[in-house]
Amino acid sequence: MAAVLRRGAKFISFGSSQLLPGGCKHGRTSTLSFFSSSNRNSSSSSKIKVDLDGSTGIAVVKFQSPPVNSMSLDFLTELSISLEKLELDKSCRGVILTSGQPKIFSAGLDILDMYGKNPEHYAEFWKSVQDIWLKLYSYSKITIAGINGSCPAGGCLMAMTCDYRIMADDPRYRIGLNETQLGIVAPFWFMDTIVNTVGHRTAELSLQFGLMYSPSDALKIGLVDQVVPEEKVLSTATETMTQFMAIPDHAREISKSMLRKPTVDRLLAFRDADTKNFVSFISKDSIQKSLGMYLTMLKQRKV
Ligand SMILES: CC/C=C\CCC/C=C/C(=O)SCCNC(=O)CCNC(=O)[C@H](O)C(C)(C)COP(=O)(O)OP(=O)(O)OC[C@H]1O[C@@H](n2cnc3c(N)ncnc32)[C@H](O)[C@@H]1OP(=O)(O)O
Repeated sequence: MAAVLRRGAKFISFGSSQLLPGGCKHGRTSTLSFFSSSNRNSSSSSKIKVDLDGSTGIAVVKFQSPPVNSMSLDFLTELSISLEKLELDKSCRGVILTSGQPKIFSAGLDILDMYGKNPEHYAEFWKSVQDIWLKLYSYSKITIAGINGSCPAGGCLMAMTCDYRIMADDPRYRIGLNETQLGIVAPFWFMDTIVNTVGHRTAELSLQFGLMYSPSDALKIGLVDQVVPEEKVLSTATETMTQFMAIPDHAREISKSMLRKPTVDRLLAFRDADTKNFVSFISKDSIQKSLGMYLTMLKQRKV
């Protein structure tokens, strides 16, 4: 598989296809609150920063894992803990996921966790990927993705688990499930998630070609719900959150759960088989070779 790069346009290609044009170089308080009792509460682990405004009930969860917020085992573990705490916190009604890194929402799964490791590591990593998807796809609180940068593969999956997606209008940013372009296959629950988001036909084309969409194209197919100037991503997310919050929580929550439960149940039913499948697939020499080449290409594409 030949890796080709056109640095100027930031196109990365594998074989003859475009992979990903990136855009850069890189209120109420509760006794259950895990934050302090003041109205604005912050907590920060090394890769995830949480700001909960007790007066609005809105938490901003910011990814701060330089350079590209790749979803490593550590990142996923810290995110999972933060989400779990917020879900238990009665003063929180909604969560905005966004990035603290310039021009990148998340580069997707950390390829270093899928390359050159042993089967036990792959299994542990994959369970943590499943865990974050299960948690977010069945999250009882309102979730909004403030997509302020490129968002390939696992990054796109994470955004799609949210109830609403707002993307910055920078034409250099891209979003999509590009797995086939890396020579890998998105698992069935990635596929279910995109089908539920954009519909079957669009998902077929999107997945087979590994398409990465500009913000305006993503809006056209319904992969994102709104495109706004970058500086307005967070304020628009907050306004949208207020609209969601006007709906009684229990009715909204039950509706969300009824719509998503069959998809969640499918992964739960096949979780072990899915893990075994991932471990066996990723351990193959041919796949390791492809990932190794892809990593080398990413590293070489420095100015
Ligand atoms: C049976 C099922 C089997 C398998 C299913 C697996 C499903 C997989 C899902 C995934 O999410 S795979 C990951 C897909 N992600 C990508 O393809 C994105 C690759 N990255 C890029 O295109 C770009 O890095 C960018 C996100 C557009 C950012 O560009 P920028 O120019 O800003 O940064 P740069 O390319 O210089 O990267 C900086 C630094 O980060 C490293 N990097 C980038 N992405 C990843 C990643 N996903 N994992 C690990 N590391 C990553 C890159 O190598 C550079 O490292 P360096 O500084 O050491 O050189």
